[in-house]
Amino acid sequence: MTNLIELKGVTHAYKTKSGPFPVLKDLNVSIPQGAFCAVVGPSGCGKSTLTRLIAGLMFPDEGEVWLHGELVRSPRKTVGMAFQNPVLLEWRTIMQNVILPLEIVAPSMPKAQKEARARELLAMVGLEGFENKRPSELSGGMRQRASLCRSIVHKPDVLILDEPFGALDAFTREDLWQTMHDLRAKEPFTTLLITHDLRESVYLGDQVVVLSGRPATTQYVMDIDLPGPRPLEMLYEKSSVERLSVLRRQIEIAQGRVTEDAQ
Ligand SMILES: Nc1ncnc2c1ncn2[C@@H]1O[C@H](COP(=O)(O)OP(=O)(O)OP(=O)(O)O)[C@@H](O)[C@H]1O
Repeated sequence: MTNLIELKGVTHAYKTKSGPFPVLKDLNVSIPQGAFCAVVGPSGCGKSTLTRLIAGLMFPDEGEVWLHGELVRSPRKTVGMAFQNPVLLEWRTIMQNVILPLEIVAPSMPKAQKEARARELLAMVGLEGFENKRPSELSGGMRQRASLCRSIVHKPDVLILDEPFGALDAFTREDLWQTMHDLRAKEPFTTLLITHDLRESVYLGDQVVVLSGRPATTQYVMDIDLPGPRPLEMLYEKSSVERLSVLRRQIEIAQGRVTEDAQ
């Protein structure tokens, strides 16, 4: 399988008043076309920085970021993004919010076609009938569903999710995990998910990358070779519990709480 996203030896430091602030160090990540990669790591290790480099919003000091076989040198229109805060525009309806990326990426597409595409996605995530509501009329989980629709409406090659489920209650979060599996079954995007939730990474990921503490490098990669959509019950099966235990230990190593050889 070809890699859609490839980071090779990426090193980056922010320029601050007190000098360079190293965040990423010789980071290597390969994500195959169509795969779902979950990235976990200690708080502040550089996960969001990684997403900005892939989206072409900034560029590494050293190393290379490749997308679709092209070196990333400018912001990429073929990337969709969703964040913990859904940032929907209150002066637009849900429909108008969802079609926003199409207005930028495909301005000549007829309005009816843009709306048909948005309507199709809103129906897939259970928001049929809410097209003309304002964001404040929806619950937090519904807003995040609308935000997911907006992030994929223009059929991006890459979907970057920076903790989109982090602020939701446990039941709504699990609902959205299942929605993600449903969307993936219908829309063939490659996903990079940043999360602090190891269960989420195991439930959704084909691959889980554990980053070390800052400056972050690739500490551990776990492949999860299970077909989707996955039932939530799989999280309680022995194989998942074992995976979670391995990841938990890797995070503790990344945080410097235990060493690699400690029992
Ligand atoms: N523009 C910036 N200028 C200087 N330092 C920055 C900038 N953006 C982020 N940082 C610092 O870089 C480090 C990595 O930030 P980043 O947001 O990538 O981490 P993260 O792993 O996503 O964090 P969290 O898990 O807490 O969301 C942090 O220490 C942060 O304070």
